[in-house]
Amino acid sequence: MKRFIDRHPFIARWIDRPHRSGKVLFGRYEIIEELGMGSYGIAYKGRDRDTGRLVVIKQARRTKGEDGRRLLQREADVLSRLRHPQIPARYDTFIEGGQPHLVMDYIDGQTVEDQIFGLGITYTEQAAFRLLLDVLDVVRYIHASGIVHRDLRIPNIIWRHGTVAIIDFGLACRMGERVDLRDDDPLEKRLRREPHPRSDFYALGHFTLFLLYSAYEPTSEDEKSWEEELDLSPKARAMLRKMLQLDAPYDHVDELIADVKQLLAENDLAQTRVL
Ligand SMILES: Nc1ncnc2c1ncn2[C@@H]1O[C@H](COP(=O)(O)OP(=O)(O)OP(=O)(O)O)[C@@H](O)[C@H]1O
Repeated sequence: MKRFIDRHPFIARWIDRPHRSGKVLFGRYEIIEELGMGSYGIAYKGRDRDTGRLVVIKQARRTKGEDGRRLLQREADVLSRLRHPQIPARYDTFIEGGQPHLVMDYIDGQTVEDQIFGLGITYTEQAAFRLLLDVLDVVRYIHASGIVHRDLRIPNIIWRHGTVAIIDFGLACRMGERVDLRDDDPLEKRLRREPHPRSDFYALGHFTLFLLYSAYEPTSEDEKSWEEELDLSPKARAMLRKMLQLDAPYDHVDELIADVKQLLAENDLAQTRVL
């Protein structure tokens, strides 16, 4: 059953006591605005007064107790193992008001979620798989560092100056790490949280379906599967089925990258034939 404060967000917010704009934390980090309250942390856009840099400051939520502090620490640990221009760099951690805070690079851009739902941008099959390839390039680095992200969703992929960046490493873990998953957890949760690259491919299968559905115009009210509704090439359908583990899944990011490249080349060729 949900805890009392989880059922009463106003009370939770009062206990969490988010910082106000203009407050300076740790004698250095000025809060500009709150970006959002996540499941375990509150994220703010801020400015590092020492360097002038824009940063994101994440504060563990008081209402989440030890879990909030543990997850913030986990995100800090994962970020410190990763150094990549398309992943926020970890700058600092500190305690303020008894709560741990994490400071990282502010990725100034637009999430894919904002693009689709806010700006109404649509993706053809080719555009969707091109974006997937860009994301996989960063995922390859994450996996090579022994990390699985486990939360690759449209709000966590940001477009910045024509390249993508991946944020929100709060659920990331080391490959093969013992994780808090039980056999009686729902299948969807087990597929998304497995400490294996497969779980990232599974999430990216859903990510790609989101992109493809952005251009979908329903023709009837009947409930159909994505395979019936979307007009996809046989290769795209076969790849999505492997990502979603409906068929034998991909085991390594390079296998998936090779397939995406082949699909893009085939589609380009088919397009030139038509012209
Ligand atoms: N490094 C970053 N650069 C720019 N914006 C960020 C960054 N990290 C987080 N954000 C933004 O801050 C907001 C809150 O993010 P956060 O990851 O704390 O929680 P969430 O994704 O909303 O929820 P949850 O933690 O439950 O997944 C989101 O709008 C996200 O886009």
